[in-house]
Amino acid sequence: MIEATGLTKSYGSKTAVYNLTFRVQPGKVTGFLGPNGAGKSTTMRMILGLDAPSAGTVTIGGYQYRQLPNAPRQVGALLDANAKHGGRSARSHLLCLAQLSGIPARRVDEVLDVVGLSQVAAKRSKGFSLGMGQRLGIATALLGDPQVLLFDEPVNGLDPEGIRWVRELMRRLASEGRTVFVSSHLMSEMAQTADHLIVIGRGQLMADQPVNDFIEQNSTSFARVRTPDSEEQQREKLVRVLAEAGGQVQQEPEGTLRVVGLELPRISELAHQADVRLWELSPHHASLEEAYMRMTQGAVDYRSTADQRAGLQGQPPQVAGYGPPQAAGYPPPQGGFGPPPGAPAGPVPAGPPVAQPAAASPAPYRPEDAR
Ligand SMILES: Nc1ncnc2c1ncn2[C@@H]1O[C@H](COP(=O)(O)OP(=O)(O)OP(=O)(O)O)[C@@H](O)[C@H]1O
Repeated sequence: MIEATGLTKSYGSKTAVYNLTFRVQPGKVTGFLGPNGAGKSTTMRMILGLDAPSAGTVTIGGYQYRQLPNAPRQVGALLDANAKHGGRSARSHLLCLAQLSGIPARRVDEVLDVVGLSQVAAKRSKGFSLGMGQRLGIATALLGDPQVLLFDEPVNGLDPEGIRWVRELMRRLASEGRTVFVSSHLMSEMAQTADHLIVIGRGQLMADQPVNDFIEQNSTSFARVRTPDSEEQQREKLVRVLAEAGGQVQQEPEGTLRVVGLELPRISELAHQADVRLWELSPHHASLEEAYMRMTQGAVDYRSTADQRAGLQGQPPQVAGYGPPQAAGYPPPQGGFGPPPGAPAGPVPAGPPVAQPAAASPAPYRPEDAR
């Protein structure tokens, strides 16, 4: 089990991670989600002893990483698939790491097999595609047959077949009773892979709950309503009527209305009473990705803006009675949070616990490449 308590990391005046407390349980895939810059990699680096916390602690099986006896056999990690010695073959790369950690050489061929790189094991890794590099990184993490595994964005650059393979591998590792902690910024991917989710935004905890609970709490239903395109007054009349009846109405960019809080038959009845003709009245579910975006929208560091001159407007106009539904219980953090005044920045120890392999070519990986 991984256990973080009050985990905080500052780089000068920048607080990357603030007061994180969570547990990652064995036997489950735990998804670690957050927008770009949320602090996922920083947290993983602290778990692996690569960065020292400014405050708080994080342990694996009760030990800080650097105190773990024979750490490479207990913890495996894929942090950066680009850190590699490209002149070495996949097999020599893994053999070097195995020798450093006292892992028998036969384990190298086992993991090459698991990740589907046996046929290219003698090739220099600098000729590998992005996907092959990711597979080599995963092989590195598996080398010590560890009980605890951390993967930072493991599906980066993988094609759909590769993504499915990673998903199945994660699930299998968890079913063997291992602790599997996987970061991603894609909700849709995590919804299919993880049992449990830890969501952070701007370094702060926003959700820590089973995936099913997240889905249940965040899958809101809504109705899509369309009135004849040329009859704007009719649409405005309907918006008023629906809002008066307690509906939350949002005008969508394509001219349809998105209505929350009123059943379809009620909307139909209200439209009929107001003498408004409908072209469309259909039921919909907000996707999990939308719920996640809503939850983290106040915690996004890097946001594109609309080009006003090109007429590219970001947000649809809001109309009467509308308020976007909030994700239950997890309001996004406000800007300007910070650590306790005077919190010291800790020293940063050098040297990774497990050397990371890498990828080179941006060409997409195909399974045939490995044959
Ligand atoms: N060594 C560092 N020095 C200064 N700031 C840093 C350092 N490492 C990370 N940061 C900052 O801390 C914040 C969190 O970064 P981190 O890489 O942990 O986020 P992330 O969630 O992994 O993002 P991404 O999904 O883009 O990889 C970012 O604002 C980043 O710029």
